[in-house]
Amino acid sequence: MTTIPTHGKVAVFSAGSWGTAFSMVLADAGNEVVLWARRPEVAEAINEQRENPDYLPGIELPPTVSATHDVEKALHGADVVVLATPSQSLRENLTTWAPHVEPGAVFVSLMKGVELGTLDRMSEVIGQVTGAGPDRIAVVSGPNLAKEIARREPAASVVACEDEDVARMLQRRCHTAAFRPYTSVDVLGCELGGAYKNVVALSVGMAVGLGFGDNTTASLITRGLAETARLAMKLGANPLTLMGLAGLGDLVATCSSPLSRNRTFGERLGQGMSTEEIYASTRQVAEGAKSCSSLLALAERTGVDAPIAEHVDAVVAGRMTAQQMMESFIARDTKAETD
Ligand SMILES: NC(=O)C1=CN([C@@H]2O[C@H](COP(=O)(O)OP(=O)(O)OC[C@H]3O[C@@H](n4cnc5c(N)ncnc54)[C@H](O)[C@@H]3O)[C@@H](O)[C@H]2O)C=CC1
Ligand SMILES: O=C(CO)COP(=O)(O)O
Repeated sequence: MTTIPTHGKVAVFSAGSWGTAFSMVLADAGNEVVLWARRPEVAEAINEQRENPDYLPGIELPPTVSATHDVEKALHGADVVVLATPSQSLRENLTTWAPHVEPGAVFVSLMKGVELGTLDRMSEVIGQVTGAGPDRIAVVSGPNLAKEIARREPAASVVACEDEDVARMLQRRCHTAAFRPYTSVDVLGCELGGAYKNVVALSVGMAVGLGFGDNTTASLITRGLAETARLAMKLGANPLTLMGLAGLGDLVATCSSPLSRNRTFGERLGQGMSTEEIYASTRQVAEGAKSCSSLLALAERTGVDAPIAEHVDAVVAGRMTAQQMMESFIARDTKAETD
């Protein structure tokens, strides 16, 4: 069994919104945190100004968070390695980081996407690249908008690992006065819940951008949950995971919040901007804009109906407008709610 102590050094890759906010959680829980930044100037700013001016301006970082651009330095002595890059770049990045990871270290994925092409979940990518077994791979997922977590607003989340003892140890490593983690052994359910809610949030954003109200958004959220559960359960997830924090909880937070990058991306599509125009206007990742395609392919491969992923993918790819998407949803063949 993998054993990790209750406190220690954690390496976090990388210093975007969620990597930085989760570093604060880890530091508040008593860990020494080293945050790896892709750009040396971001590491320097964090160490000198005690804040991440690019991603979380105005938020003071705890003294036990330091930053570096040096991979070896970040990983030296770390028994937990937290991964928070955009999903589509994880494989390439981790391939260069893996040789420097301490033997036996546990990986924690904070990412909410599915790899294009392979259709692999992030835990699967981590296992393939590092050779770590399921007892060394965990995910943290829940209604955790980075800015609110960084402001230490109360929130709950799920720490999932197939080895429940490891999930419990990680739970202790990130439990603070404001952040309450629950354990789970359903890694697949948590990951699919996290990735799918981004696609649903894109559709909700489109509805908002088109000027529609709460009936439309509630309908999309509810049918989005049904679609997520249909795929996740067919692949072996526990249905209760989808009703929990990493499913319904995250779906509600992301679809309701103007802080969500995915909802905002959808809103802009609904207002008539093209995907290219939106990409040009922001540096922050909206995972659903890529994962709509991989989740649709996963649903097709699994033989599951996925109309929201299918329509969102069509709008993101420019094959359909947001207005046409809404009309098409309503015009689809009618059926029983539970089918
Ligand atoms: N922001 C949030 O509230 C939450 C985000 N997440 C998930 O966490 C993951 C990371 O998201 P954020 O930190 O929000 O994104 P972000 O856009 O704020 O930051 C992304 C980070 O990755 C780095 N990066 C970008 N492209 C890269 C590349 N090609 N190679 C290596 N590093 C690269 C950036 O420099 C930046 O440090 C995503 O999967 C997201 O869905 C999960 C929960 C909450
Ligand atoms: O995953 C999130 C909240 O749990 C953040 O959502 P966005 O990536 O859409 O901002």
